[in-house]
Amino acid sequence: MSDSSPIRVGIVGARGHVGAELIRLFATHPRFTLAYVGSRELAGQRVVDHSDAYKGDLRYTSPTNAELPTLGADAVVLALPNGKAADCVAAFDAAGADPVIIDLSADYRFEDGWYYGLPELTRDRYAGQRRISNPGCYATAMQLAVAPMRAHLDGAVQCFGVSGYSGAGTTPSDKNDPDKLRDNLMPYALTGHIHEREVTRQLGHAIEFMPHVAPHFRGLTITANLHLSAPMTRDQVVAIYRDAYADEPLVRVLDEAPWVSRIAGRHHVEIGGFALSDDGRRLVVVSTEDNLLKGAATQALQNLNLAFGLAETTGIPLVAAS
Ligand SMILES: NC(=O)C1=CN([C@@H]2O[C@H](COP(=O)(O)OP(=O)(O)OC[C@H]3O[C@@H](n4cnc5c(N)ncnc54)[C@H](OP(=O)(O)O)[C@@H]3O)[C@@H](O)[C@H]2O)C=CC1
Ligand SMILES: CC(=O)N[C@@H](CCC(=O)OP(=O)(O)O)C(=O)O
Repeated sequence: MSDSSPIRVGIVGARGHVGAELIRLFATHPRFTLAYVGSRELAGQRVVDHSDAYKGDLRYTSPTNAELPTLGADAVVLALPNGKAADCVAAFDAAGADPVIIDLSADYRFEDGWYYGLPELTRDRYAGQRRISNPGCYATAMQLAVAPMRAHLDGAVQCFGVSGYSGAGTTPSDKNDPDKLRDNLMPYALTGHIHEREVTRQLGHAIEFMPHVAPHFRGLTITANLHLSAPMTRDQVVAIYRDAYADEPLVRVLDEAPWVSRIAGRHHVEIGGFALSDDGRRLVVVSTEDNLLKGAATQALQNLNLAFGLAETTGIPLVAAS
């Protein structure tokens, strides 16, 4: 493949909130080009009628799993609900096809054979794997908020999470019903959320996670409560975060606590606040991200860029820090 040849990508689950963001990113990417976009509900319809970013002639199709390997994509992004990826993966295995597969769901995040792609924390472990599991949206914000302090923790970290309702996907439920969310904050899965296990496993440190969903559409906030093994000053803490993320274009360390209203539509994570108790033994850190972007589609693109030897932020529109 020459340096400028197109890399063909297929999206399975392209009608969803994440699928729509993936189409937008691939539409303007210098190397990736859409080979197919799969949706049962939109099959036959033109992508241009659903995406203001896409300019070509492609229409949504609804291939069976068995047909997927015959469509000839170099990479396949699975943006399906949880529990649906395995049948697609099995179809590629059965056909002896080995495209790069990125799964956005929770299905392979605990599989040792798959690379867990949270680039800022795991890219050193990338060694050409062709099966990549994309982290959960809350799990991304929690890990980036806690990881720099891993060596200084004493006991479990508590994370209070609030997500916009796009996090709950398009299948109707209380968690994406604007009427039930109006003037409301809806707690759910207060113990044992899958992202609690995901972060605990990845950080090798206990995390206690309490998620909520709110009336806004996109963007999530994590407020993390960290007990420290020895007293620290705020300056020490801020220096640790600034040092950890100094070379990371998709992580911005702020002095103040970030607001979710400022992160919607942006591709990076913001981390700030850094409030210390009077005894210097308890630290509260706040992180925000757009759940559909750094929490899903943008991170998938970072992982795809890495897998194809491109600069990790290729095709990711970064806005300068204000
Ligand atoms: N939303 C978010 O903030 C985040 C989501 N994720 C994960 O990304 C994945 C996609 O999320 P999201 O876009 O929000 O989900 P949506 O519910 O918005 O979209 C799901 C997609 O899958 C297709 N689909 C639904 N049911 C089935 C089925 N039974 N078989 C085959 N296709 C099906 C739908 O298209 P059609 O019915 O037309 O075929 C649609 O394109 C999920 O696994 C989610 O957990 C990860 C991080 C953040
Ligand atoms: C508000 C809301 O419902 N959010 C989803 C998380 C979205 C996400 O990252 O989901 P996966 O781990 O399934 O990929 C949830 O809590 O299940």
